[in-house]
Amino acid sequence: MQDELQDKCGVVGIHSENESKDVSSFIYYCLFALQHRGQESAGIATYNLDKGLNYYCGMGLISDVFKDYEINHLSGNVGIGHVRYSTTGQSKLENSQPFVTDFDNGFIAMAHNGDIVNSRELRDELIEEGYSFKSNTDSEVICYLLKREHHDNQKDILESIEAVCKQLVGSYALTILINGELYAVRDPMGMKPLAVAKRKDDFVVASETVAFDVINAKYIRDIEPGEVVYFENNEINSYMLDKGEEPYLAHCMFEYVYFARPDSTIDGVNVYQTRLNIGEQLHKLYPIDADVVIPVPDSSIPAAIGYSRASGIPYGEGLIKNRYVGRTFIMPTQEERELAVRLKLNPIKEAIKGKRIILIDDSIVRGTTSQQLLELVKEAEPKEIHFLVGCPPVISPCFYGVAMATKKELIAANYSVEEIREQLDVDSLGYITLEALVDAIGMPKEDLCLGCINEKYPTELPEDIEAETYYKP
Ligand SMILES: O=P(O)(O)OC[C@H]1O[C@H](OP(=O)(O)OP(=O)(O)O)[C@H](O)[C@@H]1O
Ligand SMILES: NC(=O)CC[C@H](N)C(=O)O
Ligand code: SF4
Ligand SMILES: [Mg+2]
Repeated sequence: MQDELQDKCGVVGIHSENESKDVSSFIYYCLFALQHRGQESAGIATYNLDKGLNYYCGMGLISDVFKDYEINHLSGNVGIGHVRYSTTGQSKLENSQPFVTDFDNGFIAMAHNGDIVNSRELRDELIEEGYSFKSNTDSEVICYLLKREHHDNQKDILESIEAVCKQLVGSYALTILINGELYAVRDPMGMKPLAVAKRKDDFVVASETVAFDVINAKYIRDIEPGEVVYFENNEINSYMLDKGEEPYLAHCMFEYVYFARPDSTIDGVNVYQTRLNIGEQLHKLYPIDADVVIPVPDSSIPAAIGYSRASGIPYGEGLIKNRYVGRTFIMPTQEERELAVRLKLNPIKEAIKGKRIILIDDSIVRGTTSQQLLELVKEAEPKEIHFLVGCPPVISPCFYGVAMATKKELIAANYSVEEIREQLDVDSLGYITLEALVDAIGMPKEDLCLGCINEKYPTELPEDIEAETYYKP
């Protein structure tokens, strides 16, 4: 197990009623649209009546892993896909997904977005019972739990899924392929997004609605928290998991702040609109007199537009992003993240020199981006820098889990806002408040997970996860 937990992958599943159709290229395009959710490895598994399981996985971007040859060899009318950003288990081929193993005289393939916080104890239990693990991911644990319920405890697939979900603590959006049948499962708190769409004879399940747009599939609905969806007779079939006595929701606020693409809509809330609202809220909180509002591209562009519209201060591009560099936040090592910021962002000196700028970023997590970035911006000699942030101070790790690292590494867990302002050496620094963020998202506060900003986590956390992995002051 690695020291840090990280997370957020993209999952896809396609079921075509047309048995002679191959869905692999459609899965590929959907994964392409979800590349922002994971850049470390990618994989696709499909099922074909004659050939059974077809499967291919590799390290890197979807375009590096799959060429025509691989796609053409993945035949079948049902399949799943995954782009990975490692959370539990290192970034290596053995841990890439979909995870595949034998099941019920056939196979099971699973793509998982999320983090199972009690996976270590479940894994130990399974090892004691004789299961041997190929990877060290939490996703493999889910596969073997399903096997145990189905084989050993003689439950049917839906009952097995239900029994497994009862044992899982954490977050999971799953697409599962079992001997040619596609199941999609969303955890009972709805932490991770998952939605379903239709395209001609095909049902499509994906982490974000942008994946539907790219193949021209029509969004039908979000999969409900605690729902299993499967496809028979050209229909969406639904099975609601027993959620216990007091079900509650915990949609991850960070999807809206940073993670999801702005052109996605999650649980009825459009991400772009939320980010515009964040900009507007920042203006309410910090009505600064300045010459230009500049975003840190890409994810804070809508917030900067929102601030500019609310204030009347012109929006301007002051930083150019090299589009061939991926997301720095989700790169696996600190060294890579630091180098990548300079490689990725470059100031337009003429747009900044002598100006009073409001610089907006969606979040400060470790502080890597802001520290490197402000050095760059200062080289362009602005008159004043006012730095505004669209996420409240991140003071505690995510266990569900966005790769927020340990408490030691979270800048706001260790320094006050004034100390961070001094370190960044800016004229002012303002974070959005929790209340203003909740307003911007527009959902009831009780329906959101805000754990990393208020330390109120929606689940119990096993003792060892905190003691071993996370620093507690
Ligand atoms: O404080 P840090 O640990 O550096 O993390 C915060 C930064 O990481 C993200 O950007 P990223 O470069 O990942 O992606 P983006 O291009 O989509 O904004 C986010 O938008 C912040 O800029
Ligand atoms: N980012 C994710 O959701 C990753 C899923 C899983 N926990 C893994 O590490 O492979
Ligand atoms: S702790 Fe933060 S990043 Fe993690 S699921 Fe909750 S809101 Fe999202
Ligand atoms: Mg950024």
